[in-house]
Formats: sequence, structure tokens, C-alpha cells
Amino acid sequence: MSSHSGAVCLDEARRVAIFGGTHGNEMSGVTLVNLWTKNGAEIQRKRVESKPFITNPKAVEKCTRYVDTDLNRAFTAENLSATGGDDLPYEVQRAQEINRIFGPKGSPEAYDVIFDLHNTTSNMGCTLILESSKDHFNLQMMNYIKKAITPASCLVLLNEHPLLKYSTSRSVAKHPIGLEVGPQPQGVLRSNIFEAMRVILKLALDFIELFNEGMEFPPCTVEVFRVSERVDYPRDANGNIIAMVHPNLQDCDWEPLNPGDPMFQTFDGKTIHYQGSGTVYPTFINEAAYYEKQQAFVTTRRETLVASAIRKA
Ligand SMILES: CC(=O)N[C@@H](CC(=O)O)C(=O)O
Ligand SMILES: [Zn+2]
Repeated sequence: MSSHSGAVCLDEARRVAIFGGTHGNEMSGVTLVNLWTKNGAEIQRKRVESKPFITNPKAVEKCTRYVDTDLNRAFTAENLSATGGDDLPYEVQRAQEINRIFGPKGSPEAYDVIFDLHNTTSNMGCTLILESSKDHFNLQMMNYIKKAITPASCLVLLNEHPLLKYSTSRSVAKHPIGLEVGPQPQGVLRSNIFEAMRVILKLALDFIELFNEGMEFPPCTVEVFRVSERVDYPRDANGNIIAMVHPNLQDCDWEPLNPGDPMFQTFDGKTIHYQGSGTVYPTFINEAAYYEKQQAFVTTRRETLVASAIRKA
């Protein structure tokens, strides 16, 4: 639908959930959600119902990423329709509950927006994660946050990759947004990371309030980093890693990696170079949780997306 001004008219975004503890050892999100559950003043906005929610309480209790299986991969159609009740893996049961409360995924009854709070051990800074390049509401929100947070920066990771995309907790909402802030070790709280996450969420809610009040957002462009390929550690025949992230690459998330640049360092000191065909921007470099997922880092390519003007219908 288009208004006389050419803006795309969208439904008000009234129902907003803030998820923490999708991974029980990512402490900023867990702590913020627990804080806001006790006192929600900070996340209240006019015309917005904000619901803080701990998605994986058993994993939070144990301070582990998950109990049976990764909740942030569990929102597949198969899992959400699986029968078996108490015999299903804990996170599959939990995914079904979350889908009942905040979804159903893909339906008009689903929550408008879900922010899912994560921490990474990688040196990524503030990263917003999008699952679609066609979600103009989310793109406008990204533009708003990036402008408002200047001179600090906040990058946008776009995962639309047909094979590398996964079924996230936030994917039950109409507008899913991941917020990934690092570096922060698993099970640890760092005040700078905690505060950075808090500021982003405040700006995101401010945007939703302005939108719901009827503000029109003019067309804009948003720089994103599109997920391109997964790079695993070199491994031996038994699957054990035989090299580490090279010191020149460690902590250099979002910096250009060119063909021939050092990428890994073997335990006996040999350098393995990047063999790609052009410049890429690696991120999630040496993320602790990704050793089990056979991923040393992910490469991305820089792209500029255009967001249409939007306003409330
Ligand atoms: C380190 C970590 O957990 N990252 C998240 C990224 C995301 O939310 O898309 C994950 O793998 O689920
Ligand atoms: Zn996480």
C-alpha cells in the first residue's frame, strides 16, 4: 500500500518482545531482560507494549549455551509441528511454547517485533542482524539507530544465505532483529558491552514509538554486510583443529581480508593464507560457540540497500 506521499504504509508495531537468554551464557541479554522484568520503566514507550522474556531458562540456570540443542536453530517448521511432548528435546519444547506465545510464526497474530539479545566472544562491536533485505521497517530502524548512535558505530549483518541462514527464536515475529554485542566471554558481564546493548535497545524503541505516533521516514540507504561463506578451521582426519586464527586476523572483525592475507596459523607456526577471489569482510572471528559448528569465521560482502519511505497506515 502506498500513501499520497509515496511512503509504504505499514501496520503499527504495538507488540514488541525483547528476548534474552536464547543462549544461557550470554550475560548482557540475560541481565538486561531480568532487570527489565523487575522494572520495565526503561523499555516503556507510548503506544508500545514491550515484553521482556527469558527464552531458555534452563540454559540460563546452568549458564550454558543450551541444554539439548541450540534454541536459535530450533524454529523450523518440522520442530514447531513435532509431536512427542515431554519426549522432545527441551529446546524443541521451548520453541513450541515460544511460538505459541509470540507467533505463530508467519501468521498475522505473530508479534510485530522481536529483539533477540546476544553476546559474542568476537570483536564485533555492536551488530544488528537482519534476516531480510526487503523488510523496509527494519531497514528504516537500522538507519535511525546508525544515525542516532554516531559517533559510535553499529554495523548491520544481513543473513539471507540459502544454506547458512538458520531458524532463529526471533523469526516468529513479523520483524525479527538480532542484536549481537562483543567482545564478551561466555558467562561474563562487561559493563561496556552491557551499556552498549542497552543504548541500542533504547534507540530501537524510540524509533518504534516515533513510527507508531505517525512520523514518516523518508527513503534512505543502509550499508549492510551480507553473509557470504563459512570458513572452518583446518582439521585433521579425526576432526581436530590443526590451526588457530592468525594473529593478523584475530580481533579484526569487519576489516577487509584480501586474497593472500594470513588467515590461520598452524601449531608449528606455518601461515595459511586466504584464497578467495576478492575482498571480503570477515566477522564472528573465533567465536567460542562456533567451534562445534565448524566455523572459524564467516565472510561477508559490503552492500548498500535502499529503504523505501514508510509511515503508519
Ligand atoms: C554467538 C551467537 O550465538 N550468535 C548468534 C547469532 C544470531 O543470533 O543470529 C547465533 O549463532 O545464534
Ligand atoms: Zn547467542
